[in-house]
Amino acid sequence: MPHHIVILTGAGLSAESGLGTFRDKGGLWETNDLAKLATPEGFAEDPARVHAFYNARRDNAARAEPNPAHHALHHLSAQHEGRVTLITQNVDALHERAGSEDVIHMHGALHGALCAACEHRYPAPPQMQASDPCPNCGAPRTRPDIVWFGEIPYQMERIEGALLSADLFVAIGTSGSVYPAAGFVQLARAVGAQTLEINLDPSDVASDFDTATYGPASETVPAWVD
Ligand SMILES: CC(C)NC(=O)[C@H](Cc1c[nH]c2ccccc12)NC(=O)[C@H](CCCC/N=C(/NCCC(=O)O)S[C@H]1O[C@H](COP(=O)(O)OP(=O)(O)OC[C@H]2O[C@@H](n3cnc4c(N)ncnc43)[C@H](O)[C@@H]2O)[C@@H](O)[C@H]1O)NC(=O)OCc1ccccc1
Repeated sequence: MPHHIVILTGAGLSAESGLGTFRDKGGLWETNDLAKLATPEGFAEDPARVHAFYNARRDNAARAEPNPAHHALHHLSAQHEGRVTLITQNVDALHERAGSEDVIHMHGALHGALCAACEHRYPAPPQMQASDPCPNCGAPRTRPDIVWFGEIPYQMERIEGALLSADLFVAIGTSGSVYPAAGFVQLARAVGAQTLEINLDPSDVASDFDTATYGPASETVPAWVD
């Protein structure tokens, strides 16, 4: 049993909970303009449009339920107290709703709000408006606490520390198309960790992994954990 397992999850893990992925057929970036909705420039240009996009996703995520893959990963962490680091690119709270604690949300979370003026963070109301005053400084410049393209992901030092001490790195339900997340497998390999990809089909970085399991996460992840 590897001493330290580092797991990275992506939108594919929440697909069977009814939350769309980004790049699959009918995915979010197929039907929405990423540059207008997930960049600081898009927010500066039209904050109301961006809030409408994230308000709808916050509403969907609130009504979604964790699936067997989320529960299996919680089970794995509980079985191996302190030896599993769970990093997610997902902004939903389905890992936590399945019982997982201390999940590293490297791209932020829908249930968080951030003041662009004073950097105060607070729980996001279900429906955010561009005119909402910051509860700390009063400035009407609050945004979803989400990492957009061109912005530095959260907790990168902690993530790099975990990757450099990994014995096994597992990527689940991610296309490997966005950096720095897509480069984590290389970092783990560089320190001699075993690497496993669990996905519906081969990702953009499939060749970087030692082994792979393909199929729906709700089946493959419980099978891998057991
Ligand atoms: C488009 C891409 C080329 N661009 C980037 O990577 C950019 C620029 C860049 C940086 N370095 C580079 C190097 C080369 C090229 C470009 C770059 N990166 C950045 O801007 C990042 C910030 C990127 C974050 C953007 N925010 C997101 N999300 C939050 C928003 C929101 O949610 O609205 S990214 C978003 O897309 C990413 C990919 O999505 P996935 O989760 O993988 O989903 P996807 O739909 O793509 O794939 C789903 C997969 O699941 C599978 N699947 C589907 N159903 C199932 C199923 N049922 N079961 C199992 N698997 C399934 C499918 O087969 C598929 O493979 C995720 O990270 C996700 O969070 N910032 C940064 O680099 O800062 C500097 C830096 C770097 C290092 C250290 C310090 C500073």
